[in-house]
Amino acid sequence: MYSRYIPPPRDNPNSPNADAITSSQLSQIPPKPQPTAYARYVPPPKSSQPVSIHASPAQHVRFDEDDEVGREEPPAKRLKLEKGKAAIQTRDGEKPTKSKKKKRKSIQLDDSVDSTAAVDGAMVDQMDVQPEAQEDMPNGSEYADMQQTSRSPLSPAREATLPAEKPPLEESTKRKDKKKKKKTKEDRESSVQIEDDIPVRHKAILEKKAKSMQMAPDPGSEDVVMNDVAYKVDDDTLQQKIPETELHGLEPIPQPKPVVLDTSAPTYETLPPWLASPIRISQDASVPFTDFGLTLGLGIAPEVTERLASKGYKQAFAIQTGVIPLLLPNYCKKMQGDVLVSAATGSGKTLAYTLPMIRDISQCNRHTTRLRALVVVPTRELVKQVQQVCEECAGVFALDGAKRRARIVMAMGSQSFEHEQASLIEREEVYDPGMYQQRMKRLSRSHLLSYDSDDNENSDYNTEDEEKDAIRKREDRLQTLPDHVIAYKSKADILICTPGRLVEHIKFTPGFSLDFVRWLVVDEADKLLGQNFQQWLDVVIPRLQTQDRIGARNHKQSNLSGVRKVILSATMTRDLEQLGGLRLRQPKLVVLEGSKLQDESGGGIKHTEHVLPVLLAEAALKVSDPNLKPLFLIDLLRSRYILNTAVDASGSELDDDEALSSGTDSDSSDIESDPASSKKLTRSSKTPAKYRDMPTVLIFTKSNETALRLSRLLALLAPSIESCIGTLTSTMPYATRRDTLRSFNARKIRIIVASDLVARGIDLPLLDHVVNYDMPSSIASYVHRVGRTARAGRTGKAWTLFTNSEARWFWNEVASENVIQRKNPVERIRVTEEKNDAFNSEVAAYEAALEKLGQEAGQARHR
Ligand SMILES: Nc1ncnc2c1ncn2[C@@H]1O[C@H](COP(=O)(O)OP(=O)(O)OP(=O)(O)O)[C@@H](O)[C@H]1O
Repeated sequence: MYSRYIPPPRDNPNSPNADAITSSQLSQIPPKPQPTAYARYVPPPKSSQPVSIHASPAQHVRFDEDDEVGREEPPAKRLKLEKGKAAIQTRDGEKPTKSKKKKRKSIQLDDSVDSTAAVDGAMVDQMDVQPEAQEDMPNGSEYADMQQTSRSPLSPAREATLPAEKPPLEESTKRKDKKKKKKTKEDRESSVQIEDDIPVRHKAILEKKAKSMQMAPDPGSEDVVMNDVAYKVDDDTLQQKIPETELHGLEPIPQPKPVVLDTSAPTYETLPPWLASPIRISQDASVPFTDFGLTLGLGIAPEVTERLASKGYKQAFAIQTGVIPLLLPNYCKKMQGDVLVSAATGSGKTLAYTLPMIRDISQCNRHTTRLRALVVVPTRELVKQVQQVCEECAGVFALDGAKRRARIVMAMGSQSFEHEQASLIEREEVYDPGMYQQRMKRLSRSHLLSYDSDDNENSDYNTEDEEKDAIRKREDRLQTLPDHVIAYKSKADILICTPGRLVEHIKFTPGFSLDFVRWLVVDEADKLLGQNFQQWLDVVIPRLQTQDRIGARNHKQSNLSGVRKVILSATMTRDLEQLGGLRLRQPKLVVLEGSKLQDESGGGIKHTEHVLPVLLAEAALKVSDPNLKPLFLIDLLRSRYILNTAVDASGSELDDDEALSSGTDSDSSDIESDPASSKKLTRSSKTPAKYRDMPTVLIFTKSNETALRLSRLLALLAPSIESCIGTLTSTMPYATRRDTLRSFNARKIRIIVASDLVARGIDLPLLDHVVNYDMPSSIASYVHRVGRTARAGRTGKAWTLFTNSEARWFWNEVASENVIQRKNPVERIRVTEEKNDAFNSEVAAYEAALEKLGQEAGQARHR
């Protein structure tokens, strides 16, 4: 690799131009800008023959007689030039050696004809071999001649090559005069002879010139042409000359050492190792519960396993095989850290944490109840569901009363706050005269006497101390027996709650303390961490960091002390900022692998953030006219895709109308009102036996309002199925929602129209179909919605209606296998599109139903 070449000053007599340019031809050459930084580099010759940089280029130069540049020179100069040319030509193209040069010198003395030319030639040679030619230095007169010769445009360069030493002045002046006389005489004679010799000598040159003019111009001659001097050179000469010029003093510029390329694959990982390289559990893993525990006594006892099997939990599911051993106690010195779980919907995450947690709490002193575990979930429905699983496990570990049964309490706002307080905390009066006196002193303070508890009941406190102070003030005002004070006892070992309600109890429930808590479970963590209801993390976590009571947070059968945190979701966040709020200790992430997808690039297994249940089938259908969307939905419900399983008792398939007809003549009472809803449930329970096998469908809408409207619209459009339809929104009373879910699980109602209230966590084991009537707001939302079906190893189907504007996002993101890992791709069905015309007959009925809906809404507003 070469950079551009910076030529030195033109002091090289070997330069092809050197001799030529000494002529006045150079007066024609426009002054060439002195290269200041770079000159062009010409690579070395391709010729395999080594080219000597000492070879005199002048030997090969053929001067043209007709050269106009030469003719313009003054006669004296021209004569000198001619002499020089002649002398060069006489050397016959050989490189002069030292001995030759000496010889030539002596010849010069004898042969006066060629003396001037010889001086020039010798000088050229001297310059050529300058470093070793000190002994060949010219005498005084030669030196003068050289100076004269060097007064050409190239003279500065030539002078630069001359030796610094000069002969003494007197001697040289004498010699000069002598020589001058001699030289003048010789010049006169030689000029006559040269003129005679010219035609003969130039004959060969002229012939070659004529020949060369017929040949194609050699690309190598470019440099010569570029100098604007019309040199006529033969091919061989040019081949040698050009490299000679450019090779002068040229050395490759030192280059930095080549960089050794790092061939290792780059890693763009910014996550900590525990998050970047989780513990991966295969879908196929399944073991008996008895296999857990490093040694006997630390795992799940055989009698417990038997009871679990009787409840339907025969073997541990895959995710349970990964999580339960991490949460069971062991005596190893290494501290057991917190556990994060990311596993598909319906994979059994609830049992994965409830079993080890309740096992631990069941080992506690059977006469002391302390709040030892907090389970935080986002909705009331989930609170209830987790409570049921916990109760099952508590019963299993109680071993029919042989051991202590863990006490489980819920706090979710479905009951009054006082009612919840009473279920959480037991208050009793204890004899304690010392504490009683202190209480009286506090009461006697004036500000406390004027304290009105009602005014400050719900005020917010900035610090924990302010909160405690406010609670104590309220306690002090309570009436007690003399010398008695109030003491509080926890009624719960495990509290299952929503975050908002938990914060309220921390702030306003006297005696409610987290001092003994040693388990914190956060289910549906991405939602709870993302929304941070009432800043619950900021309130709860600091209270779990304290170690005020010695040994309060010690784990049985383990060296562990402190709060064990278990964080779960089907769409677990990898956001370190969110997770940071949990103040995790030595965490481990356990991930349930999806169906194995080959990575296109490396052939390895592709890991995506979200995984769907293996037995879930997905399909999508386009709504070509969004105004008629309810008709598209009804069409889907009636289609063979959903109702093909509607088989009557005799086994014959029902036709669509029959299938959608409930056979009841219930009037459409408002589903929102709790009593009406209860009545409706009673009526819907009268669904004829022939609809027993009608599939169950959960329809998701984008909002509470849409769910209510759609539910009513479906009932108006198909009155016969009204009793089969339930509605679930967060605006409905909890009791109504609970009853609806119960009826659905009992298959008394078959269709639920719901908002995202039940999109997460709700376990509906008998659900056959999920329909996304409205597009979910996010990919995570889609995963949770469709995950209500195909749970615990069952099959299920999910349908998504998409409009033109939603198609792109749906197919590029939701249906992409790079985003959500699924076994089979999303199928596109065209039920509705095939029947576009068929809607014409239904549009009138649809418009009538909409009008009715409007009237009902108006009436509801006036009420
Ligand atoms: N070992 C087991 N054997 C049999 N059934 C089980 C087992 N573990 C869990 N199940 C059942 O699997 C179903 C789904 O469990 P669970 O609700 O815990 O799922 P999940 O992973 O929490 O789902 P989601 O992410 O939707 O909340 C439940 O009906 C549960 O009873």
